[in-house]
Amino acid sequence: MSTSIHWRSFQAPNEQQCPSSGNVVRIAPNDLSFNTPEAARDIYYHVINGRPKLLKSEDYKRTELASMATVRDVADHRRQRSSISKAFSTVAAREKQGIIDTYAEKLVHYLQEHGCGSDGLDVIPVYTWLTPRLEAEMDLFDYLIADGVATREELISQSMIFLAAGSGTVQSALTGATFYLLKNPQALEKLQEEVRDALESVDEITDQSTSCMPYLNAVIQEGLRLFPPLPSRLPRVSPGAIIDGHYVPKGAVVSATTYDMSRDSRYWYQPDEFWPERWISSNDRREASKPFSTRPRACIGVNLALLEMRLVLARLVYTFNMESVSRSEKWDEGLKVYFLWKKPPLRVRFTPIVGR
Ligand code: HEM
Repeated sequence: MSTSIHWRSFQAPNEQQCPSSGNVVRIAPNDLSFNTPEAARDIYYHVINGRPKLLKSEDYKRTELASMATVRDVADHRRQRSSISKAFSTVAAREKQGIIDTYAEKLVHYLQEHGCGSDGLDVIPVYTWLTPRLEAEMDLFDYLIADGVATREELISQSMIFLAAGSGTVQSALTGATFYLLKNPQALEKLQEEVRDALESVDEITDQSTSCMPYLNAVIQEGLRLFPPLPSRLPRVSPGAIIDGHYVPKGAVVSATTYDMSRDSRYWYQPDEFWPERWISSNDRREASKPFSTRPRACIGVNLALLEMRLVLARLVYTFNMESVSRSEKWDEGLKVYFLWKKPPLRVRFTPIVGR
């Protein structure tokens, strides 16, 4: 039976509430939740010629903001996405490194002053301070204006969606990675070893140097697997389509929730354990973790998000010894989901390493 997550709680629905047929659970009269990578491909990857397209559901209309993330029409989405895609290429993300460095440095100064007391500090407001600044400084307007087709309203709503889509998600990803590292001191030690052995000084923390750190990248992937920043369902409407071998009639709402697949023992060895090594060498089915979803509506900010995470985590690990304080190891027991995570405080002590 699938463990499709419910709004507002971590409880798996029981068989009576949600009749299941193995890989699919009916979570509302007209709403099916799948939990296989095959279903995720059939639902989200609709770029193969001749396959019917599954559009975003009416749920996306609830927001006032008509933007690239909420638009349902395929041609309109393609037009909006192509006008901004250059701003999110790997090369463009790399150009943002200076901005990320500036704010990461400010973050470190703050933690040096306020993070080393016996109670440490709650990292959530700190990461909440950081991430909107990273997104707000990006010159996305320049790309949209240069393209010349965006209306004034579109410019405003696109900018707001980039801020909203980028900041809360990266904040959650950093919080999740911090929590799992503290809960797993061996993994933290291994990461410290990798980062500190590779670098002579903080100035060497770059896109290039951190891309070549396998354990850092594995920690990020493993954090995103266990704590995907968008854990809820991403609903689509069936046009009358076969999904993982099941015919789903026209009009039914379908989704494949990454949280369910990321915790499924059919795809992962000890799925609830934080084990970054699985991303370096293992028999796990890694395509069962899709924190950024799948083309054509996959996250446009993936390169930028991963760069931000690498630069910030490497700097924290290089500069500080980190310890969990005041029962933070049970932090995940207080989590709730309202589309995004509602997170309890996560207190961490940051002890600066002399000379860094
Ligand atoms: C760890 C960080 C992030 C995660 C896990 C994440 C995850 C996702 C996911 C799962 C989607 C698909 C949503 C859906 O189907 O409704 C998405 C879409 C999107 N994301 Fe992200 N995101 C992250 C960071 C960012 C950043 C940094 C930006 C921009 C600054 C961004 C901008 C967007 C936009 C504009 C879309 C809509 C794309 C489209 O429909 O074509 N995201 N993201």
